[in-house]
Amino acid sequence: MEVSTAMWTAAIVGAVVVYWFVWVMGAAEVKGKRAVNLKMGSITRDKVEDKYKQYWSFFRRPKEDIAAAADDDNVPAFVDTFYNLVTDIYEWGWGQSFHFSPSIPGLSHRDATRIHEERAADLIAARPGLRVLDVGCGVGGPMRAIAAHSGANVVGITINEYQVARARTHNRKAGLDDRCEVICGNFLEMPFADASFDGAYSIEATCHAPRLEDVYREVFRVLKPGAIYVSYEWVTTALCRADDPGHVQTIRGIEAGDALPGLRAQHEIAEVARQVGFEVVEERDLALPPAGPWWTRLKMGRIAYWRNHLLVSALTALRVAPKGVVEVHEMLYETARHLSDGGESGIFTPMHMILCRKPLAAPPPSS
Ligand SMILES: C=C(CC[C@@H](C)[C@H]1CC[C@H]2C3=CC[C@H]4[C@H](C)[C@@H](O)CC[C@]4(C)[C@H]3CC[C@]12C)C(C)C
Ligand SMILES: C[S@@+](CC[C@H](N)C(=O)[O-])C[C@H]1O[C@@H](n2cnc3c(N)ncnc32)[C@H](O)[C@@H]1O
Repeated sequence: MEVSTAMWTAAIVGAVVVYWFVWVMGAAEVKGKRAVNLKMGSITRDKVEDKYKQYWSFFRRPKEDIAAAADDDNVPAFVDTFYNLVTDIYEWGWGQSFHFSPSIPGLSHRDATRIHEERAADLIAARPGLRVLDVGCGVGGPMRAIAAHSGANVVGITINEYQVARARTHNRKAGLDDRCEVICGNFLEMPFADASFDGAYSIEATCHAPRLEDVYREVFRVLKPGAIYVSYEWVTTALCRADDPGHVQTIRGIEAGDALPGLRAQHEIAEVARQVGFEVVEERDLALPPAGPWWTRLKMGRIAYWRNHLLVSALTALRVAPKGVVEVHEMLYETARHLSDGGESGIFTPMHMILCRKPLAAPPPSS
């Protein structure tokens, strides 16, 4: 073979490999966000590294320190920073629904995710003509599934402006923008009138609230009497022991890498719901058998993580992705390890389901 032919062949093979690596393998899930489009939400490129450092020094502290430093009020701002940092990586590596679901033999992750979301819609009896609230809606994966499945109108609220833009774009593309609305705001002080919703749900979002009662009280306020609320809560289970250093490390790892001011214990949830005035209709950990393990998806394999790590490193070196993305990606990798340890050991569940009703004649909530 002539030298020039060999060089051309090498160049073409190289181009195909790069294309395959970035465009095909780079899309770890089928979701329309590619590695070459990784931004960091509304943070400007030059600030990503600093914002990551600020985030990490805030949430790395034990929850007692966050509360003792009276930093609780800053939590929503740091949660907003967190979602600026991770939203694109989540979409790229996970899809448009930022939550877990029980695995179902023979079904894809996408289908298992949809079924978990539709279950929430069925539990609150969402149907055409009703106005339903999505508390902490992310980029709207659940909102679109629920609107399509139930025919209801869904209003989502998220603290993160970048997610609002992403969610609106996805809603338009899915042809659901006439029934799915997205508002930027704090779910601890929602910009909605009293008794203005026929139902509400939250999927793996209220764990970001420093005090669960603050968000439940707001949901209670905006629901009509008789309306139903379902929440999938992140909690520690009865198996979690404060005197086991391994457990403590896993839970701290989950909190720090997921912008959580402090995980609550499973047994605390219903008490909080009752305290703000709800009747608790049902409570169940959806992760318990016969449900298939939710954490197996996280164990998608070291090869996939390494491929993603190489990709973000290469894109940062080429200045396609902003500096700081590699650190954020590493943090998520570590977080995934803690989450799957928590799932496998049974000390943590991300799907403790609580189903509540606002009584028809609401007694005044205790403060
Ligand atoms: C409910 C919350 C988010 C839950 C999950 C959607 C995310 C928790 C950890 C995330 C991930 C970890 C590892 C990433 C991996 C290193 C990367 O290559 C591709 C994306 C990940 C798989 C990423 C995807 C989303 C998570 C599973 C919290 C925040 C309350
Ligand atoms: C893990 S994501 C889940 C998103 C969505 N429920 C889903 O399953 O795809 C958590 C969501 O809660 C939102 N959130 C956290 N704290 C919030 C707050 N104080 N006010 C409004 N939204 C908040 C985040 O912005 C994010 O959209």
